[in-house]
Amino acid sequence: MLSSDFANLASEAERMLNCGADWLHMDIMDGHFVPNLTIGAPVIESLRKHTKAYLDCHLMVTNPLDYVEPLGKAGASGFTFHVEASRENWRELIQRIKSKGMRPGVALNPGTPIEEVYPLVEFENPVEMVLVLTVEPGFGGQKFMADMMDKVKTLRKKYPSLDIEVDGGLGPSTIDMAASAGANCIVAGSSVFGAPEPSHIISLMRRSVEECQKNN
Ligand SMILES: O=C(CO)[C@H](O)[C@H](O)COP(=O)(O)O
Repeated sequence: MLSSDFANLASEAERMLNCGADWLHMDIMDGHFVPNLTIGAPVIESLRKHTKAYLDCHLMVTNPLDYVEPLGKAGASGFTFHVEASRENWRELIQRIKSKGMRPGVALNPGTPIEEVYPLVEFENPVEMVLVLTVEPGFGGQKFMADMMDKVKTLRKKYPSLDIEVDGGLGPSTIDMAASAGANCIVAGSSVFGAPEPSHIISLMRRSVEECQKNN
């Protein structure tokens, strides 16, 4: 939704769901962890009044723990925090996210080694999704970093049933790389919002993921 018209968020959300999107990906940026400032719990709460859709919240914030309670109350569905922002408290974070009825995920920046997320996936109370950033976080419309696909391949090999989300620069020219590496949750902003027929882009990307899943 980062590429949507924020002044018309509810209708933009409805438009994307009507075009075939499964989830609404909500980029929460604090202007500190990343050099951009977007939305927070009040906007999630407002949007929740207009949709029952899965709100996949990606927290690009320095103190994710501070957001658990407000986002849980606001009606967030998924809560994906950054491994770089939770080195001291990820166990508590996961527990608190689940206690508020949200699904925990962990994200990692392009420069962070994939090994850093293994303990969170293998923990007795694990995260349920890993988000591999394929751009530097902060802004939509950047170029897909194909070299991040090694991380996706490694994760898919190690955890066959894990949800692996890719985020940044996904569209018709990059989806096959992500899908064949093993990604099954695709975040796409500018390629979808910038298309004359967003539904075509969404179904093309869905087909690519389904084909790769069938062949593996
Ligand atoms: O998390 C993000 C940036 O931090 C965005 O979700 C991501 O970049 C998607 O936008 P686009 O598809 O335009 O690259």
